[in-house]
Amino acid sequence: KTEKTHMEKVPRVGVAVFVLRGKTVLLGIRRNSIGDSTYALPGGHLEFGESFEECGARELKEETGLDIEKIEFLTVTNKVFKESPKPAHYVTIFLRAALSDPLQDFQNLEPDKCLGLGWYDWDNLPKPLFWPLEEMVQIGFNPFPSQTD
Ligand SMILES: CC(C)CCOP(=O)(O)OP(=O)(O)O
Ligand SMILES: [Mg+2]
Ligand SMILES: [Mg+2]
Ligand SMILES: [Mg+2]
Repeated sequence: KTEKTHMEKVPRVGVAVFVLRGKTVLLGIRRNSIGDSTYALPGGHLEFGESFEECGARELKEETGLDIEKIEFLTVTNKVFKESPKPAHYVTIFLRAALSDPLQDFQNLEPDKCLGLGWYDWDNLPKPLFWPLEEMVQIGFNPFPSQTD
């Protein structure tokens, strides 16, 4: 009886961070990983024992050097993305972060994973967007604080 060995496919948890400046949002062009050459929010995989907020702050610091003073939960999605080279199942936590210094500039600290960062008008986003962000845009998600926030 031949043992059927197969890669165990498990859902993974990603944390994506909205950093807003006026009506613009910070996006980077992903490279060499899932979603290659697409525009994505900074963020990454939840590591063992981390809170959502700790992960968001860590990934933002690692990838952009930005320091944040406040980070809050916005929403979560759970989706199997079939279109990626191999199907990926991600629970994605979306957070919103306020910069300690609103004028602090980002640095692209992981040029091997990100072609470049930039501020993009939410009402005129570049394409193609990384699939978790694309899905949020398609359902009309609004990441900006409402007056009551
Ligand atoms: C796919 C995504 C929702 C979660 C993983 O993000 P990522 O590839 O940016 O991960 P890292 O920043 O941790 O390398
Ligand atoms: Mg990262
Ligand atoms: Mg990342
Ligand atoms: Mg990571």
